[in-house]
Amino acid sequence: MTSSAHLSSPPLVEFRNVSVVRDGHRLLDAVSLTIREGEHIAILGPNGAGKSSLIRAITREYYPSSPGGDVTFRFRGQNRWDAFDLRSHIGLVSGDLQQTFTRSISGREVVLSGFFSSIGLFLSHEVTDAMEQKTDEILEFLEVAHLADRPMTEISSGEARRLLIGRALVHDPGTLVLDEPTNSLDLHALHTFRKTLRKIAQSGTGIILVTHNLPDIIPEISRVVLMRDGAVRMDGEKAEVLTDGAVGDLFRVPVRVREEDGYYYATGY
Ligand SMILES: Nc1ncnc2c1ncn2[C@@H]1O[C@H](COP(=O)(O)OP(=O)(O)OP(=O)(O)O)[C@@H](O)[C@H]1O
Repeated sequence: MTSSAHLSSPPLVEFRNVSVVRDGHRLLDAVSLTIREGEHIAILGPNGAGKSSLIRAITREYYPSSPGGDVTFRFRGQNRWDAFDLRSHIGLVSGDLQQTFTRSISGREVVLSGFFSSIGLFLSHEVTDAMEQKTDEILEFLEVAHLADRPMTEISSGEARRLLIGRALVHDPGTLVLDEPTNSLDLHALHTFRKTLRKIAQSGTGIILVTHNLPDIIPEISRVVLMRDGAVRMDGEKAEVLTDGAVGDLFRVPVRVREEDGYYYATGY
């Protein structure tokens, strides 16, 4: 899709005044947020800010507590969407997902299982030549072909994370959603992960990155949304949002924010 088509098609996500209440807790508080198809955006906030809840609202696991009235809750211009719509437009990678891969599934099966939205393959799954070919292409693109036969239980967190990205890419989603993708990665794994993510962003796939780490925000991401207490506190151009004052207020700690080679770092806390 060309960038002009992106501008004329409805937004990927259009939320206005979306609140989510679960077990008496207000997880999202009148959130208004529009995300265009193919956009690269970071949702930054402290622990408990409501970032994962926002993703769960997008994936329709959570639903607004009082829909209707002045509440807008749309995905690609639709008020209703299902798992099938989601799957073809959004690829999701989260720590929750990684934890479900506890069996000894090979790297290739991890990616292939994306076609069936399953955790590994089962006898009932009919794997076609086209699926095999797509899986080869993805393993190659993500530079993880050497992991194809390695069991998921015997590889590092960073390697597993890249295979899960592969799993999320099988349907060629327009957007990849990553929830805290760098948790538990060491410096080398972080370096490789960033490289992979930049390659995906540059290939035209939109990135919605949820994080509490500033250096996770790859240079391709130009828009940053700050969240705290279930609400959007700031939303704008990265350089205007990632300031000492705004980041300090967000995390309630004095910080100095500096930029280096397109990455942002908070120091002095
Ligand atoms: N099902 C639930 N019922 C009640 N409270 C919940 C539920 N899910 C989350 N919460 C609470 O809602 C708040 C927001 O949680 P959420 O997981 O969305 O935050 P987060 O920004 O993703 O945090 P983190 O960075 O720690 O993962 C937290 O205080 C959490 O304890």
